[in-house]
Amino acid sequence: MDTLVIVSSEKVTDILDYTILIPAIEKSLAEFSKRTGVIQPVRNVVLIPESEGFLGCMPVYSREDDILAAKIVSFFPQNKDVSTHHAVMLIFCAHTGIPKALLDGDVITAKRTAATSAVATKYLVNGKPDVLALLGSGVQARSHVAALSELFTFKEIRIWNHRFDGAVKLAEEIGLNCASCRDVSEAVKNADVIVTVTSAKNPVLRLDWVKPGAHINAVGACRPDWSEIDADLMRSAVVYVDSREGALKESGDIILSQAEIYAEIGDVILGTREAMREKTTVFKSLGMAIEDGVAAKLVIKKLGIE
Ligand SMILES: NC(=O)C1=CN([C@@H]2O[C@H](COP(=O)(O)OP(=O)(O)OC[C@H]3O[C@@H](n4cnc5c(N)ncnc54)[C@H](O)[C@@H]3O)[C@@H](O)[C@H]2O)C=CC1
Ligand SMILES: O=C([O-])C1=[NH+]CCC1
Repeated sequence: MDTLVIVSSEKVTDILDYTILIPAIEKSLAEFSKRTGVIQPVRNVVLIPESEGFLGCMPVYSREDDILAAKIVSFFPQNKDVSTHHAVMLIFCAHTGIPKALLDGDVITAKRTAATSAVATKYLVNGKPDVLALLGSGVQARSHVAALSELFTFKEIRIWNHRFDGAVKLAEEIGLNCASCRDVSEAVKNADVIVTVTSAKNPVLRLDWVKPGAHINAVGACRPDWSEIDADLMRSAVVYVDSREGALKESGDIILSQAEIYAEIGDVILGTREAMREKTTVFKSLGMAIEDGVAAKLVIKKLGIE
């Protein structure tokens, strides 16, 4: 085996700037929905009953981008003093199958997920958004503020968390235009963009609280029996997903509510499905290996690993 280069989280953080990541993710979402050059089976998951967590294996091949990669990600929702998600990424030569690099996957997961939501918001938000509401105050809440702020200037950011101190801490980190809220209804009132990034298994966001025409990035609840968004809201919104196949297998928000999937976000980018900006829209994100592969490829290219 050639020397396998190991790339630390610090290096990944330095290189993966949203200015390069967001356009790369946008292109990859479109490429995925063409159904011609990307081979990506739905995540294979081993459940760990004791921790209510899982280990997920996410391989991908992209002819267009010359990517052969796999992420392995663990999710231990009960972790308290360490992160709930941990991941490693392996990149192989797409022509010989030789492993080239092993990258820390934590930062990749945080940033590519937020970049994907930023792309979905760019296509689905109704006009210029002033108010952003975040439900959850963990890793993804932080990366979503950063990625969305790359594309939009929010006059107000509101944070709710099921443990109020988490919301207060994040609001202090963000600063001036940011407030912590004790109730979800207060946080999302008149919000133009809502991001749900919790480990909740039952809905935290309800139809009555959401402004008609708002855009929601529903990022948590990645198990078929978990949901973050109430069924009435799912059924009354226009629902977009990253992968139709993934959503039908993994998303409790979709499976339990029996909401209709209108399109993949890649279809909207390709122009084959409409962006219904004036309606209430939900982008249901489960996370795709192609997003990880594209992010990892940006890192190894910059490091000169070919
Ligand atoms: N769609 C995608 O591509 C990805 C989705 N995720 C999902 O996004 C969500 C957030 O991930 P991270 O920020 O990394 O996790 P985290 O552990 O850093 O943050 C989780 C947040 O949820 C809150 N929370 C925990 N239990 C809760 C409950 N029962 N009700 C309401 N809130 C609760 C915590 O206080 C914390 O603010 C998770 O569901 C995770 O699986 C994570 C990575 C990628
Ligand atoms: O795509 C991803 O890496 C994940 N989605 C849900 C948990 C981790």
